[in-house]
Amino acid sequence: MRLLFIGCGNMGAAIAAGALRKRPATKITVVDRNPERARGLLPASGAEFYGALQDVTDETFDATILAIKPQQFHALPGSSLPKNCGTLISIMAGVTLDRMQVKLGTDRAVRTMPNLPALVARGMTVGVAGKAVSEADKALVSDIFEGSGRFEWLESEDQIDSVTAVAGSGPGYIFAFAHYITEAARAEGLPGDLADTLVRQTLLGAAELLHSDARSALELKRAVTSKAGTTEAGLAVFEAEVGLSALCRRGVAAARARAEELARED
Ligand SMILES: NC(=O)C1=CN([C@@H]2O[C@H](COP(=O)(O)OP(=O)(O)OC[C@H]3O[C@@H](n4cnc5c(N)ncnc54)[C@H](OP(=O)(O)O)[C@@H]3O)[C@@H](O)[C@H]2O)C=CC1
Ligand SMILES: O=C(O)[C@@H]1CCC=N1
Repeated sequence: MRLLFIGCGNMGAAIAAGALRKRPATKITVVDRNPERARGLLPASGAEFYGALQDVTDETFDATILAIKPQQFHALPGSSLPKNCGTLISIMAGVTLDRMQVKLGTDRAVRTMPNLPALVARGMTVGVAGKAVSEADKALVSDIFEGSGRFEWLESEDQIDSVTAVAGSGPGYIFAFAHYITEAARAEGLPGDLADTLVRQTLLGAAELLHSDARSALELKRAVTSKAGTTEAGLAVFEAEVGLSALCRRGVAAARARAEELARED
């Protein structure tokens, strides 16, 4: 498989590494404004790095992955893509299939939303296919993203902004939570290194349980929470009026609204 990455920062590099994991014979071509940074993020022997699209000599790819920021999409010259760029795959938040069609002139496009744990092959990606995407194209897209974690197709593009708000941005919420709990541990007087280890290992263990245990998150929460015990006392604060539940709803809704706004920005 031959893949062209336009933009190879945090996410582009993680997805390219995943594609290589799934199909080791994949030929990766990268165009990034900063090819040296891209090379550092994707130390794959055999990958080619360029600073501009016009320097790429190959004209035929099975897929082209747009891994630039949504705001950088406006400046991308639509006519600059190689002649046979294959299936277009966007990972950009808030850029609709319609906008890609208008700018790049093709319905052979897939809009996806991955997340940062793709870096450690624990990503969650969803995709929605444009009108001209074949079953073979879809199989290739699944393969690319399965190399960096799980992949699911969405029935409707309407859902992708909500998916972005939950799974695309989700790791950011978890990292913020980890940071604040670490600060709280330090405020209790625990040494910094120990606070850091306690939080990382607790999140890892909880994530592993969520992953491997058949119980729901709510059931697992109940398993930790002894009647009149310490967890109950802590949760009483987190879940107080306008607590964690309402904050989660408001945070996810704000992220979804921002994705909708990005879709309107031109
Ligand atoms: N980070 C995340 O957790 C997630 C991000 N996404 C989406 O992924 C996309 C990329 O994000 P991320 O990887 O974090 O961003 P990065 O900034 O790390 O990577 C983007 C790269 O593309 C380069 N670039 C910009 N314009 C061009 C161009 N015209 N030609 C070639 N290279 C270009 C940038 O160079 P320069 O820095 O010089 O501008 C940069 O190196 C975004 O659209 C985002 O919405 C989706 C899910 C999760
Ligand atoms: O914050 C963002 O806009 C991107 C999309 C999802 C995660 N990062």
